[in-house]
Amino acid sequence: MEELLDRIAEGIYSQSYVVIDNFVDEIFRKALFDEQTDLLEKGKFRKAAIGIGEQKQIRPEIRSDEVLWMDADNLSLLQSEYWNRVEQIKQMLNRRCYLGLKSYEGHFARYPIGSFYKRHLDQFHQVPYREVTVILYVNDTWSEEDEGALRMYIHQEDGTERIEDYLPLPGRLVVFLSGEIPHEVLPTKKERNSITGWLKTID
Ligand SMILES: O=C(O)CCC(=O)C(=O)O
Ligand SMILES: [Fe+2]
Repeated sequence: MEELLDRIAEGIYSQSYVVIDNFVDEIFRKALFDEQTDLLEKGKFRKAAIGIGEQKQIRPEIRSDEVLWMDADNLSLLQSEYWNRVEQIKQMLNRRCYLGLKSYEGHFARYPIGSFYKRHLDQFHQVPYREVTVILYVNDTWSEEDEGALRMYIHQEDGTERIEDYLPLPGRLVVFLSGEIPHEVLPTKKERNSITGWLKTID
């Protein structure tokens, strides 16, 4: 784990994003996937919105996933184990990158077949406190033909953008600075399951 945490800090420090394969082992990933599937079957997921508060809107032409927010006061055993790991990432980023991260919020996300999330930034005027995005993919399998990649737009020194596509491979973790990396989820051909969250500079 220490070695993985070092790689996360190094990636964030040097290029504002990092992709870590096998961040969780198969047993843990599978347990998260099963829990997510169970919550889905119980009808607990809701269509994801964009914006917050008064500005909150369901805009299926922008994003068409469904989410279930985790409740910090009511975490399952498994969820709190995942939170612990995110807590370790937080501490490492504070120690090595001085980001002043204080808390975490996160949700399970499910992208039904054909769904997507158009290009956006996770940090914007309504949520300036979202500093670091942390995504874990929990599907059992994923292949090229399933599509549904996370596309990140990386700003280059010459003013252009470089595209980086990452498939939601089982156990893969993606971490990036929420205010620096525009990104999108390309349309998926298979149901796509993940846990997405944000490390915040407020409590
Ligand atoms: O699932 C992903 O790869 C990205 C999700 C995302 O961009 C978001 O929920 O803000
Ligand atoms: Fe996002």
